[in-house]
Amino acid sequence: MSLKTRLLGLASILIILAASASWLAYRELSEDIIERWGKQVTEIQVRYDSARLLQSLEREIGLARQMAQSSTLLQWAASPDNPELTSAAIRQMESFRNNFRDNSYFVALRENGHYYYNNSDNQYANDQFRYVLDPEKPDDAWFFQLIEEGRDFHLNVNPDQELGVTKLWIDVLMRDERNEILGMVGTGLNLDTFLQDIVDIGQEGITTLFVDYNGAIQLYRDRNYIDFASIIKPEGQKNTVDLLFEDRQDKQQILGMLQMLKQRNGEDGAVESGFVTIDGRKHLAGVAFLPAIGWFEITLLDLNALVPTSYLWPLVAVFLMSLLVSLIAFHLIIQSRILKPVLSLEAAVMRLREGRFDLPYLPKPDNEIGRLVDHFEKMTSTMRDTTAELEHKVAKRTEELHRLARVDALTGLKNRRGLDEVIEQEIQRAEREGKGFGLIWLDIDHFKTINDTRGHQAGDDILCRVALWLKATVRPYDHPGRWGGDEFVVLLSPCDKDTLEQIANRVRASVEQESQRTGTSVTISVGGYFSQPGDDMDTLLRNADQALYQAKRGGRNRVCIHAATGEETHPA
Ligand SMILES: Nc1nc2c(ncn2[C@@H]2O[C@H](COP(=O)(O)OP(=O)(O)OP(=O)(O)O)[C@@H](O)[C@H]2O)c(=O)[nH]1
Repeated sequence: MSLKTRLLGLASILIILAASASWLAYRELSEDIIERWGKQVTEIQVRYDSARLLQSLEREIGLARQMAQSSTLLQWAASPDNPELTSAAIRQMESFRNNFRDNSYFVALRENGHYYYNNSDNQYANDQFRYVLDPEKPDDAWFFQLIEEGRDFHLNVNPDQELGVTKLWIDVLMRDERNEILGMVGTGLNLDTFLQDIVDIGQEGITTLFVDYNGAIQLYRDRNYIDFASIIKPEGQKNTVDLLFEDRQDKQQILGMLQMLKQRNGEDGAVESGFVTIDGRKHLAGVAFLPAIGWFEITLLDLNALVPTSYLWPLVAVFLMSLLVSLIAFHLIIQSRILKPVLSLEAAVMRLREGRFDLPYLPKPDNEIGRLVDHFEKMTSTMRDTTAELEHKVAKRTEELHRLARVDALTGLKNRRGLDEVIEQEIQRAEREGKGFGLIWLDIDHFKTINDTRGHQAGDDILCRVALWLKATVRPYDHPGRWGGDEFVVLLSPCDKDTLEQIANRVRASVEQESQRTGTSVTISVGGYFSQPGDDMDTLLRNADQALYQAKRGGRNRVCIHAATGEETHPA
């Protein structure tokens, strides 16, 4: 796997891990914020709903209390059979009817169980006595129950079968000066209107309900849950608030909250809240106790409806975009600061391995890799210089060896190999151009005697001097050389037969004269040959050697030129 793939893979894993951790942290944080916010909203909503209910009921309750304390009604309740008192009482009731919001009232007397009622349509004008309450009838049990309990004030949602109405009843006990219960008065508020005004407030995600002291549901948008006539139902058969929850813990929690608030006994503004699940959706439940009416107000906030998770999608999109941008930025930085320089460096190292010192452009980021590239360039430059210097030295040494291999160590003239090469080149040139060249072969006369009489060193000295004179006598572009022992060969080019003879004679005369001047007289015998077309090396050398032989035979210290084909060698 390449470094690039690994780095990108590692970066992706790290970014995904960091993103997941951030996402979880964000979720926790946002949930915490939503919870705190929800709790505050719940408390505000609970107080608001409570205030709306109380505001709506306060006047009616006050009027009902006034009615219960009406002396006219109290007198009548004590003597219900008195026709005058009855007439006065009915007038009094009717005046209260006009004041009640629902324009209805009821009065029930303990003495005879008579139940009086009239409504907004004044349907029972002159017929306010509706029926007699029967302790044996379940529908009338509420009356006897409340009297037995001696509760001065009570709210009750109850259908009145006789009257064919379902209302939120405000019940207030009538007591005489001895605190004896004489009966009960009150009014009924149309349940549907009341539910619409107080409970069905149409706020998305907010549910309001009211439960009585025992947790029985009194006001709720779904009438099926309302615990009608709960006063007469035994414990366990009531529609209590826990019915709204499926989870056992939620049921216990909500009942626990009611219990807590009961213990605090309506402490001013006390609100309990907690999370519950309804229809699989998370809700925040807020509960407050309303001591004025002995009920609890419960507000349920659907957090998903109030703060839909779709609100979070822009955040998620921004988060994902940032991730993507981070990944691309990381890729670009890694690419330009690490991968590209490293790959270029690798390519340069491969070139160097192949012996190519011409480095391409190498990017140098301002980091460790940049410094490594810099060191590499300097190292390559040093290697290039050292190699060039070494190659130069080797070339020079090779050239020197080449030269030495073709030079006679004693005289400094060309040796036999050097002569071979120039003669071979000259043969080819002659063939190409059709022009001949001259070859002189000379040998020192009686050189053995010189060696024998004066010593080998003196012999060497003479060889050196002859070489010097030879070189001085021939032209700069001729090639004098030592063939071996006391024999020398000179290649003359360009040359013709006359020039060959002239130079051969000049060489011989020069050696004789120069040697005499040094006091050690030596002579040489010279053989000359002018090349013919088609001559090879052997022919050339053999003919020159024959001419030298002739010169030796002719008495030495002379020049003989080998004649062309068919001619004799002749002294020059
Ligand atoms: N001092 C010295 N002597 C050499 C060298 N090479 C060969 N000789 C001697 O040169 C002599 C050559 O003799 P030759 O050419 O055969 O005979 P010569 O005495 O010169 O007689 P001719 O050539 O017939 O006149 C031999 O005695 C060799 O030992 C050398 O490098 N230095």
